[in-house]
Amino acid sequence: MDQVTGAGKPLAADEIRGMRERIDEIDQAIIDLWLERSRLSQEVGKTRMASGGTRLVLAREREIVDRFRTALGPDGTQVALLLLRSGRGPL
Ligand SMILES: C=C(O[C@@H]1C=C(C(=O)O)C=C[C@H]1O)C(=O)O
Repeated sequence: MDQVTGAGKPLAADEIRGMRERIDEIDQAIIDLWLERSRLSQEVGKTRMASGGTRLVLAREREIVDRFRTALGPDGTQVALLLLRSGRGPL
């Protein structure tokens, strides 16, 4: 048994290592996009409040939660709520 991949045969271990490389790239892309989104969301909030507007726009947040739920199912709701929170901090 390969300790690092958990595979039972060397060929499977090679295959898993290859797939893990792509998984690591995808995770990094998700992290980068998450941080970019969070910064943009904070910027929108600051711009809106500086103009005398509201901190949040709940109708827009609902649209985003619906989009994630439609695409990903119930877990999408949780992802969207975490995304929204990372842009504006806890309520
Ligand atoms: C970024 C905005 O401000 C807030 C943050 C949102 C977000 O992170 O997507 C959505 C709605 C607002 O509550 C916006 O209005 O677009």
